[in-house]
Amino acid sequence: MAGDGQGVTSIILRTGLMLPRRFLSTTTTGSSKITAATRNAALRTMRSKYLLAGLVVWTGIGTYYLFPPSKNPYYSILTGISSGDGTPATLVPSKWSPVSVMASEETSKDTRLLTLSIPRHLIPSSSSTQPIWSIYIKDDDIQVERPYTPLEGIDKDGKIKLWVKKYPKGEVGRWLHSKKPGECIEIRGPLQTWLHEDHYSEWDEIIMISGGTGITPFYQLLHEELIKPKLPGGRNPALSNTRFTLLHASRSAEDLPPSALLGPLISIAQNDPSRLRVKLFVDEKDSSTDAPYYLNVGRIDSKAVEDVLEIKQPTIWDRLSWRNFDPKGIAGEGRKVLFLVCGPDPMISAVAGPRGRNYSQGPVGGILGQLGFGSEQVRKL
Ligand SMILES: Cc1cc2nc3c(=O)[nH]c(=O)nc-3n(C[C@H](O)[C@H](O)[C@H](O)COP(=O)(O)OP(=O)(O)OC[C@H]3O[C@@H](n4cnc5c(N)ncnc54)[C@H](O)[C@@H]3O)c2cc1C
Repeated sequence: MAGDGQGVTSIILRTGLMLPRRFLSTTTTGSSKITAATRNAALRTMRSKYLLAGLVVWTGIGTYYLFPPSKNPYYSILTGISSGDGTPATLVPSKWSPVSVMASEETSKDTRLLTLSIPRHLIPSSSSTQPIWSIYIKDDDIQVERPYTPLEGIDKDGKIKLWVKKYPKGEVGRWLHSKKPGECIEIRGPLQTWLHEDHYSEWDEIIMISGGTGITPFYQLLHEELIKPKLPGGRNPALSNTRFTLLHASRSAEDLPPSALLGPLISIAQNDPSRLRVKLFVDEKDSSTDAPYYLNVGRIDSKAVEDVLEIKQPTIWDRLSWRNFDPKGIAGEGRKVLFLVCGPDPMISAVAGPRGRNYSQGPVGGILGQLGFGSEQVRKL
């Protein structure tokens, strides 16, 4: 018995299980004695503790397999990553995230409207997608990336729309045009194209001059400010009173942005010219197509800019009595005017002077330079 008792005691010591003091009796001889009753009670307790420990271990293993970290709704909140493989919790500029192509619609011989779908858990916060922002898309075949502009931001379901042009020898544009619905591509972002310190509400007038797919950043801004508030469930009307003017040029009527983009802009311009003016230019008018009446034929020149600035041309009388003549138009009425220019490099050079080294702004030249506008009022996107 004593041996048994010692055996139990040694098991208790080896396993580290602690028995309550009442299970250990002491005798008058001073040596430890364990009665049959107390030994049975100790064994029962030990068995139930083993059972409990086993239950805890198996529950843990079961939980891991049923709810792995990537499926645990709190995992990304706790760790900042969405799964055990280190995928970021939301879309971030520093990592590539997989998205799927939902639709690809031809809008002209070298442009397409693409719809991408971002998994819901990757949708970034609205504070990181203030206009104007872009994403990088990676051509997986040759590992080259290019920036593109989500036209309407990201909707609540994670949809992104892009208007993408392919160039005959261009890389990423051609690759994107070849992508079919259901295929997967990789993107990273959001990246700020136009910095927040220039927030548009601080300007009375913003005049946007674009060529080709250079309209995409301006469409994003106009969508956020003028179109989105009017959509069902849209936020309250715009906080700013900024008036926007869009001067857009395409090579021909066929190359103009699709009606999905131009339609809403023209409708707002017609209904509320105090918020938006739109002027479209084509190099030449194709007589075979039904070109809209508001199309101007020719390049965006200094006359076109002077017109929207409402700069007065001096009359003969003004010239004779030049002291009375104030040519400055809206810019001379104490209104803050900002120019944003986006398009092919030759167009940026003609309108605002060439960019500087390494995509820096460079000094303002071209039409805007001749009209006397400086770098504080001109941004080349
Ligand atoms: C912030 C930002 C947002 C943008 N958003 C959009 C957008 O929404 N939609 C859009 O369509 N574009 C957008 N762009 C432009 C886009 O990023 C790409 O620059 C454009 O699509 C061309 O890339 P690519 O790889 O197709 O062509 P690239 O390979 O870069 O080629 C560009 C030009 O070089 C010519 N070229 C290429 N290889 C040769 C060669 N071997 N010999 C001679 N010529 C050659 C091409 O013909 C073409 O004219 C954006 C750019 C920026 C900076």
